[in-house]
Amino acid sequence: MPELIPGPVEVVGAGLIGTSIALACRRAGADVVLSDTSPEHLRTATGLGAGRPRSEEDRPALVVVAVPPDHLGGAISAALDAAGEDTVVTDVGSVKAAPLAEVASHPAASRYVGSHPMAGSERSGPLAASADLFTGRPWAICRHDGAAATAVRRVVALVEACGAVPVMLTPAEHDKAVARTSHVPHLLASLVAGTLAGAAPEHLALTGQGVRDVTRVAGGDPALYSQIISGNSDAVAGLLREIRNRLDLALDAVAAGDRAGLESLLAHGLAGTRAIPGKHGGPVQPVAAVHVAVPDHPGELARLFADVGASGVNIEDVRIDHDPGRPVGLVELDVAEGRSEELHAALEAKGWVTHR
Ligand SMILES: NC(=O)C1=CN([C@@H]2O[C@H](COP(=O)(O)OP(=O)(O)OC[C@H]3O[C@@H](n4cnc5c(N)ncnc54)[C@H](O)[C@@H]3O)[C@@H](O)[C@H]2O)C=CC1
Ligand SMILES: O=C(O)C(=O)Cc1ccc(O)cc1
Repeated sequence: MPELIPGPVEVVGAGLIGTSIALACRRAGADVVLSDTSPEHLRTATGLGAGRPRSEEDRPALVVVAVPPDHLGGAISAALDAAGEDTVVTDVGSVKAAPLAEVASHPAASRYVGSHPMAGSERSGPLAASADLFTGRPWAICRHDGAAATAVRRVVALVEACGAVPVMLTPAEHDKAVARTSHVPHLLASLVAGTLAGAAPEHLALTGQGVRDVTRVAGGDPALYSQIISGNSDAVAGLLREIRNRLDLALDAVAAGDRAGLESLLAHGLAGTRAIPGKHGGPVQPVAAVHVAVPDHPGELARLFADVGASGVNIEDVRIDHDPGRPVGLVELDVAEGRSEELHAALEAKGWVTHR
């Protein structure tokens, strides 16, 4: 563990994020202690090797609060109350201004620095945790004006111990950013997914990868996301108003058969997809898709990946779709644009059926 964390790390809330942080800190060599209002989650996280239950005698150097958003302010205050003079407290909640407002007047607020790892999943609880969850991912650190420099350095050390990349932002900037990159996309994914609930099975039989891509995050826990979105209501409402205006334009364009209007809305969306940073935060690399039919048998995917590896072409991304009528998967491999023909040829030579 980095010297900047001179003692045990306590994780309050041993769910998906808390247990993942605990596992990553254990792997980095830290002594980790855990607390949770759910005895079952505490038992599970301990059983996974994430740490030991916190005892009265423990004096953590760093407390990481990883509880649901509505409970962040109370849990951060309780950690500051219980903390020794040298203890630093951070939280990993998805919104940053609201918990800060709750603890800003605490006498020990200089030892609190909020943070937010930009990694997670649709699943909750310790069984979904992984020590690798944060590897290479951005992790916002949101210092407030009164935060001590030593406290900020200790939170940076936590982020680095978890293999993530620290990104410094004010709490207000952070909340505006995540409204755009996380909270509004989640809400819109849920609205689209809602149109599928109760739809006719013969319509749902035509489900392809596109609708899966657009709706994936809507599989998250509604109780958690309702807390997250209402904790960032100003920034989310502002963006929703912008989208409502575009939705009105889209409705008018569709109803009037206004091709040019529709094309302009779709072009604006295309520009948005190009604004998303590429892998590892770099510019987006142009990719081409190579589609491969893969029999639905054990070991076939491993064989395909081994053949791609032997061809020397790097896989930038991968998606798997299923043929509804046959026991065959359709694997879409994204590779650098200039290498797709080479991969087609290499795979066909090994007997794979590929499509352009
Ligand atoms: N789920 C995700 O993908 C991400 C979530 N976050 C944030 O991390 C925090 C935790 O989220 P998850 O790990 O997904 O939730 P989770 O539901 O998996 O875990 C939350 C844990 O906190 C415990 N808990 C609840 N109230 C408590 C209290 N007062 N004291 C101690 N323990 C308490 C629960 O028993 C549970 O084990 C949330 O604030 C969320 O906004 C941040 C990044 C990603
Ligand atoms: O599942 C995904 O793609 C995510 O983006 C996960 C996520 C969920 C909530 C957060 O506050 C941060 C990250």
